[in-house]
Amino acid sequence: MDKRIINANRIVVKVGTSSLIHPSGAVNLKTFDELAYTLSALNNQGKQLVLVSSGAIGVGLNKMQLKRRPTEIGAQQALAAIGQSELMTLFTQRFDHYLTDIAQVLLTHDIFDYPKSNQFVMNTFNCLLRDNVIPIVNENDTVATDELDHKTTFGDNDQLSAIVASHVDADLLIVLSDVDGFYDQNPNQVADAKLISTVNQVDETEFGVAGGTGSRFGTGGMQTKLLAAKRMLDEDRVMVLANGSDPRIIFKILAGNDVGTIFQKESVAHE
Ligand SMILES: Nc1ncnc2c1ncn2[C@@H]1O[C@H](COP(=O)(O)OP(=O)(O)O)[C@@H](O)[C@H]1O
Ligand SMILES: N[C@@H](CCC(=O)OP(=O)(O)O)C(=O)O
Repeated sequence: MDKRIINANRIVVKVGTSSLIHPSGAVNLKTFDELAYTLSALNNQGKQLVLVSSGAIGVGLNKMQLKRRPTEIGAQQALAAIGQSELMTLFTQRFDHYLTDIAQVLLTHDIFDYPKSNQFVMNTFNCLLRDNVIPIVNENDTVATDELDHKTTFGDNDQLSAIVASHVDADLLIVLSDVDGFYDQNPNQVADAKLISTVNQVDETEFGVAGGTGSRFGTGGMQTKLLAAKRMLDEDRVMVLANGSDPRIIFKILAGNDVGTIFQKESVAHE
């Protein structure tokens, strides 16, 4: 199998709840640590990184010793508020260990639509990236109610990560989840589902085989990951969807190894 050609200096990495929280509800410390190690190592190599991290509600559930996400929006928002600070504490501890500075950036999906807000957010990203600080982005869940209930087509961190990747002009979006990539059928439902290595376009065929979330704590499932991929393809950018159980897989992705699913236009692949 040929190596993929990936020239990426500015990279957005999105990590889902399913990679950060064990099925039992406990925090997956291994993922936190390996993610901090990998991003710190790349930062030291001179790459510019933005991490979009879910997990506020998952961590909040764990902190409050709840097994299930409450149905009431206000209760979910309260859990997100509890979990977000805990989430950042976990990241701060692990990134400190690798001598890397991080910052919390909470956004709403429409923030880039307002010229002034867009300017402020971009100033923040530019200063942080210039100073080798890794921004850790999440949706501002106490404000963005639509996201939690999935009442709108937008409003999840998969698409937020694609929007961030567009605005910071990232060369590559890496989405880490609890599956090895995009399959021709939902691998959690169909035993012989096949992993697709390369996707050049995302249309009805792909959406037709993209199902919902596989874990109790995740939200978007494959539909929102495909919407993110579609946005990247429309802008001639590249997205890789891969398994986040060991975030050091990012090194393999950047080395051009055939891991996960790469979403890349054929014309871009041959540039
Ligand atoms: N065609 C498909 N290929 C891969 N995964 C799929 C597909 N259709 C549905 N899924 C589901 O999407 C899940 C990943 O989404 P999600 O649970 O929201 O994860 P995350 O928390 O990482 O965002 C997988 O566990 C799987 O069950
Ligand atoms: N903003 C929410 C999660 C939203 C979300 O998209 O979750 P996921 O499907 O796990 O990426 C949180 O931090 O819990």
